[in-house]
Amino acid sequence: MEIIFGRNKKEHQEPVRARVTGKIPTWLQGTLLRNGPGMHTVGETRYNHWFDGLALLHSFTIRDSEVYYRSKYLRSDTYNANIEANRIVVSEFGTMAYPDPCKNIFSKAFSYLSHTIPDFTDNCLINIMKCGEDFYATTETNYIRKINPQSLETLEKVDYRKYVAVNLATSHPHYDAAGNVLNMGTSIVDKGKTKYVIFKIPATVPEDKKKGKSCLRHTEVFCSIPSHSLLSPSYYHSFGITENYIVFLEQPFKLDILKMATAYMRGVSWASCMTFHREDKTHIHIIDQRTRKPIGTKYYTDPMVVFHHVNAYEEDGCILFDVIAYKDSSLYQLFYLANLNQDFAENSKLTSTPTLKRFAVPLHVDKNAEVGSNLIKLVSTTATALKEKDGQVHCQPELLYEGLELPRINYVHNGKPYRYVFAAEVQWSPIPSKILKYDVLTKSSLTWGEEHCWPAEPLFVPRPGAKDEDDGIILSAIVSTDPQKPPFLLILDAQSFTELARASVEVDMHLDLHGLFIPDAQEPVPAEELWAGAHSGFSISDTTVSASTDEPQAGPQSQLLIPDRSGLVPTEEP
Ligand SMILES: CC1=C(/C=C/C(C)=C/C=C/C(C)=C/C=O)C(C)(C)CCC1
Ligand SMILES: [Fe+2]
Repeated sequence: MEIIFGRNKKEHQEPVRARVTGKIPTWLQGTLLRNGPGMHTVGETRYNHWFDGLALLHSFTIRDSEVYYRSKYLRSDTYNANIEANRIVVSEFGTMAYPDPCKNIFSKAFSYLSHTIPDFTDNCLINIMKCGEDFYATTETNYIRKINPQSLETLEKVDYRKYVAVNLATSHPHYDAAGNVLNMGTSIVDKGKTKYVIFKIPATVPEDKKKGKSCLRHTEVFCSIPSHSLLSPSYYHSFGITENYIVFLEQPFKLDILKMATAYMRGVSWASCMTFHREDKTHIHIIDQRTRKPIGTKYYTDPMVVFHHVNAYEEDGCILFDVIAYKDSSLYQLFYLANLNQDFAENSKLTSTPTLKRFAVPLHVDKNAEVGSNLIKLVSTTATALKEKDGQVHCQPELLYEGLELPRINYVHNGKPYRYVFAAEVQWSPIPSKILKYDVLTKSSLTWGEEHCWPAEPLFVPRPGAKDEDDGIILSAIVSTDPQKPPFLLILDAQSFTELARASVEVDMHLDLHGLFIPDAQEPVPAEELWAGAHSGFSISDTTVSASTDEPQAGPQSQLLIPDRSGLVPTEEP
């Protein structure tokens, strides 16, 4: 396990041509771009938690049945400061860092005070977000980093707070059909209030405002929900959306703001300021997108911890939403690097299994319905919603599948009725060993697995013109613990879940977290022409990545506008 988690990974900035076996569908042209932690020690110092690792971006470019791999560390301010100091100097989720070890007592005290309201890290290691034609590496703080999706170069540092009052924001935004982004963040004790803010980043900028073209400048607050508590807002990692509603779970896994304010002084990490309150409820907030207001009814369910929403949709006056739920917050505990060692099998037994659960929420509560009656009349689910005497509604889920994480769906079905969940199967530990296709209708499943292979989140790419929900392929980057077996990009037929092809690369690949697929433009440039450097060929290349007026322009950004010769000649061939 040390090979997978503990060891720092080398970056491969120049494209490495993969050895392809099997047949890649000819329609599959584009770039799989992913993010995750790749460096866990700097000099003599080491991070405590896997989620602390420095962000390593990697990509697989699929062009005319060939695959090219690259990887590059995100040159965040955090990365640069650490490398320069040759030790960890910026705090992360599970590691509190002290930049000035030789300061005297007075300057130390000053430093403590200035850390009461900390400046969070820009080590954006969790996901990639698309805003208009721009791509950003994301984490859960107020910072995101613009990146060049082709060269993986790091561009501007963006502070969400410049556009919307949030101190934290999720790494799992939603996109509508036009590409507009809907995301959520938490505004902590701002003007005496703590609230959850839902905001929208438009995909396009009005013609007359094109001068400073960054979409983020046009971010607008969609709606905000007051937190139940001023000093202990809920932690959340994602949220759900249907055609007309937004689903937000205010769960009893909370951030303690007072603990956070004193964490630096007490020498403890941010993670230690998060507590699961097993005596509290999970509040279910349903926001009507048309009125931009939460529905008045108070819905709740039993205490639980959810990181990933799978999907949500409307059916006969109800909202159905599917999540991966835990009984407690033990998942975060397991990812301490000290647990991911030789005794991993013993240490990593899940005390709470990630379970796919379906909740049903009645949009209208019949005033005449009897107290204690089930308000859900759907035949499609056994989930219930019981009316209580004070008018609250207690929702109890239907258990669909035990032992899965990192869920993905065919995103065309996001917010709509759907059948298939693609996920990593996690039967006995939080580390996936198989990938899974689960059919929520028939409740049957298919899996893919191979000895010594550790798959990443499986990503679904629809076949152009597809009608069936599962007509497409699954992409997953697989790392292996067998030194004889190089890592590879696995390409499965999403219908049968059988292997179509694999592209092996002799590189040091990390286990990643999340990412996206950037399809090439409709009529891709022929490969010979492309690799000869005539065109950049990426869909983003013909849509200028703008020079915005208020953001510093990093040099490499303009490279997108000219053919990127540097990236076109593969350096190694296994
Ligand atoms: C740095 C930092 C944070 C980072 C959280 C991270 C990095 C969470 C990663 C979660 C993942 C990867 C979950 C997977 O299911 C907080 C706690 C938001 C707030 C304080 C500062
Ligand atoms: Fe996630």
